Amino acid sequence: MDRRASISPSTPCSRSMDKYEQLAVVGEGSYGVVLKCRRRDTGQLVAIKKFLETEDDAAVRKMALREIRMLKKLRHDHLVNMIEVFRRKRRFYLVFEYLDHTLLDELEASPGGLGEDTAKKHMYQLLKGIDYCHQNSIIHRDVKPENVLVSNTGIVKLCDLGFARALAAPGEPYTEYVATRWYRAPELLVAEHRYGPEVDIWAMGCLFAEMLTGDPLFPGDSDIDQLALIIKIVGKLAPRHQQVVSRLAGSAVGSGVRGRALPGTGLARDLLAVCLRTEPRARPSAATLLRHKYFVADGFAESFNAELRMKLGKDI
Ligand SMILES: Oc1ccc(-c2ccc(-c3cc(Nc4ccc(CNC5CC5)cc4)n[nH]3)cc2)c(O)c1
Repeated sequence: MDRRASISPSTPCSRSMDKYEQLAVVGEGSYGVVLKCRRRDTGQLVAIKKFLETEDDAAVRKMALREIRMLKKLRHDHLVNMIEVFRRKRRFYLVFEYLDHTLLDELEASPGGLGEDTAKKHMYQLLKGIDYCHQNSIIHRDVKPENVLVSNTGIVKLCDLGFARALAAPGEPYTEYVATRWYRAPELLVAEHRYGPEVDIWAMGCLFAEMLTGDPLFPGDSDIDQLALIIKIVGKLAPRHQQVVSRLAGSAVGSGVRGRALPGTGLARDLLAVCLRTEPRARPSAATLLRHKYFVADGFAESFNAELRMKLGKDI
């Protein structure tokens, strides 16, 4: 009988991996690989993150233990939930829910965008997942299409909190990290020591635009190019950020005169614009965005929440 292994390294090695049949590799990172597997006795599909040799590398082991502690705290309908964790042959294995495909798969299959109805439903569910993280003082830090999973019934969940961090204590700077450039907020690009959950709101704005058009909003090929694209499309940076950029790149980055308009119309564009305010303090929280007129008007939130409850099996 497999038991839920505690996260203490002293957990005896179990034979849990034997109960799963490996089907495919669905993701790879610097600390391990994510496998699509089937549970032999029930046929349930799962995703298993297999860490690299944990015992030999103290950094990987520390990272794995921190990730496991965080994942055990987080359970939500719009986060991919961890089912169990076990150790075998000096490695940690994290077993998660399996969903049919990623938002990246959808974008690659729909070059012109997902259509506003799908984009709106995906955005609403993602904001619920991100709001739950932020309410639990967790910043995801790597929101991007590959880290958004979609079930074959249209349920959307955030995954791969491998980069996630607990909110730093007041005054404590964060360690440097490199999330995916195209979704990185201006405060990260200018390496501001203190950043907060607003970096996830920026990334959500980038995702929403990409779901509407099918194209990444800011596909920068360097950090300076990333900043130049942001200034060109959404305008001036916050003065303290602009000073850093002017010092680093002079006039190469542009004056902040708005160029191409944001995609979307009406309330969709308003939601996008507030997520993409260059001043992090001016970006609304996920909780506030969930109450935005775009979702509340014409009863969308009320009817979609009922649909979600039914799909998630919440309606008895
Ligand atoms: O800290 C962590 C570490 C890993 C995860 C994680 C948990 C679950 C998954 C996952 C992936 C998945 N489904 C999936 C299905 C398809 C693909 C790739 N599609 C393209 C066509 C080849 C990628 C993923 N279902 N569940 C992926 C990552 C996590 O959520 C947190």
